[in-house]
Formats: sequence, C-alpha cells, structure tokens
Amino acid sequence: MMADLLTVKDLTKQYQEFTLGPLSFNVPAGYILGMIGPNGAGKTTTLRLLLDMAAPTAGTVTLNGDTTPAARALARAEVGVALDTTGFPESWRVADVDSAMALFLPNWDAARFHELIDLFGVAKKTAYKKLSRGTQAKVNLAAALSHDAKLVILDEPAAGLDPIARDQLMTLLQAYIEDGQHSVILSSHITGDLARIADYLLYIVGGHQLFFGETATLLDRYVLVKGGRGKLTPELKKLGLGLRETAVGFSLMMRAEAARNLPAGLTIEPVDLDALMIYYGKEVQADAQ
Ligand SMILES: Nc1ncnc2c1ncn2[C@@H]1O[C@H](COP(=O)(O)OP(=O)(O)OP(=O)(O)O)[C@@H](O)[C@H]1O
Repeated sequence: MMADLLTVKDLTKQYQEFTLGPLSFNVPAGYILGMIGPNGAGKTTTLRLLLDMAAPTAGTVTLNGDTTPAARALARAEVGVALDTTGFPESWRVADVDSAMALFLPNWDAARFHELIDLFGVAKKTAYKKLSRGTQAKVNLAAALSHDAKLVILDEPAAGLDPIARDQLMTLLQAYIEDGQHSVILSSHITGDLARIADYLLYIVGGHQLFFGETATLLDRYVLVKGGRGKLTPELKKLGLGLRETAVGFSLMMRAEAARNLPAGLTIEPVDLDALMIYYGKEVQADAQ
C-alpha cells in the first residue's frame, strides 16, 4: 500500500468571520497535491494549519505518522517550506542563508542549494532585501528544496516568477517526487501549471472543500459545449451548469455524460481548470460534492 506522508481528517478552523473546512485529504509519498480556489478560499490558512502555525478548531493532521503537534514538530525537519511570509533577514546574502540553514537542518545540501541558486540566476553578493520580489522567492524556493525534505509545502511559489523560472520550478518539482519518497503540496492561481504537475487537486471555495481527488478525474467530469447563438435551446440550457454568452455564440459547461447525445452543429471541448473555476456557479458546486 502507498504510504501517506500527510493525512488530514475533518480539519476545521473557525475565525470570527470565516470558517474553513471540514477538510479531509491525503498526500501519498511520490505525489504532488495542488490547491486551487479563489482569493480568500482558505488555501493559505490550510497550509498554516498543516505547519502548526495556527491551531485547528477541530480535526487531525498526521504528518509522516505523527499526529500530536509535539511529534509533528520533530517531523517538521522533514518539511521544506516557502510561504509568502517566509524570508530571510534583510542583510543576508546567499552565503549567509547557506550557513544558517546548515546549522538548523541536518540534511542541508549546500551543493544542491548553490546549484539551484545558479540555475535561477540569483546574484550571490546582493543582500536579500535588495533582490527583486521574484528573486527573493527563488532564494526561498532553493532553500526549501535543498534539505531533502520528505514533504515540500509551497504557497503560491510561482506568483512572482517569470515564465522561464516558473517552467524551471515545475520541472524541478516533478523531478523532486520522482523517487517515490518525496511529496509536494503547492497552492497556485496559475492553473495551467497545476494541471501540468499536480496528480491530486484540493479545490476550496469560501472555506468549503469542493473536490479532492485526481486532477484528471475532476477535468474528465465536465466538458464545454460551444455553438452559435441560435443553437442555444431551452433543453440545452437545462443541461448546463454554467453559461457564457457572447455576441456570436455561447459556451456551456456540463457534465460529460450529459453531452453524449447533443444535436449536430455543436462542438465539445475539454474543460480546463480556469474554465472550471470561472463557470463554477452554485449548481456546479453542489454537483461536485
Ligand atoms: N488570523 C486570522 N484571523 C481571522 N481571519 C483570518 C485569519 N487568517 C485568515 N483569515 C481569514 O481566512 C480567510 C481565508 O484566507 P486565506 O489567506 O487562507 O485565503 P487564500 O485562499 O489563501 O486566498 P488568496 O488566494 O487570496 O491568497 C479570509 O477570509 C481571511 O480573512
């Protein structure tokens, strides 16, 4: 049986004006979990709960077999993290990051760190605060990926990266899990990246878990039916879960099986994650649960 590096069960966090969860999902060793959801959905809060940076109202987080926060704290040396709020002291240069991480992390791999710093083209003599936002993110990512962490947790790692660096990162993450011993959890609004590398998706909207499962399962569930204006009949509309109309035509999302016997003259296209999120009206939300 595939071992889970992380298991989350009925995890809930209640803030005064926001409730997250209950969330239940797991990450087996050797897989990438992508977290998607609109702004304010609860993605960062979920990652903070996983890292014991916030206390859950209810539910359990099991990291590498350890369920109590104290035991998880020990297991945390096995977790590589790059969050929005992580960073390094302003005056530090790459060499300072290297020596500090070497002090704290038993598996720190300085050679790997410098390799990634070079790959990302980070200026080594420049103080952290003087690096651009994207370059700071590259230093954070290089550090998170250089201590053989079993689980790497990244909050919107691609947000400040240019397309070349983003592509490099996605390739690195895929290589990172290849040995079947490591896993990655990342949140991102760049859905194309997630469709490319995430084996599993956790989809959260307004604190509610709408979907957890294989990426392909979610994408295969729906299609986009497109046609000219005159083709949009009331019967067709009834089958739809989300409709977009333009001056010349329409685009209607529906469950794949509902699109099997459509009238001629319509085109059926696969749905992508962006379309899924954009079209995700209340009906689809209910449908996905
Ligand atoms: N410490 C806190 N106290 C009260 N409310 C909080 C706290 N932290 C987060 N929240 C609330 O939790 C909700 C979810 O926020 P979160 O940052 O997790 O969303 P997100 O999915 O990461 O959004 P984005 O895509 O915009 O980064 C927000 O309504 C936020 O105001």
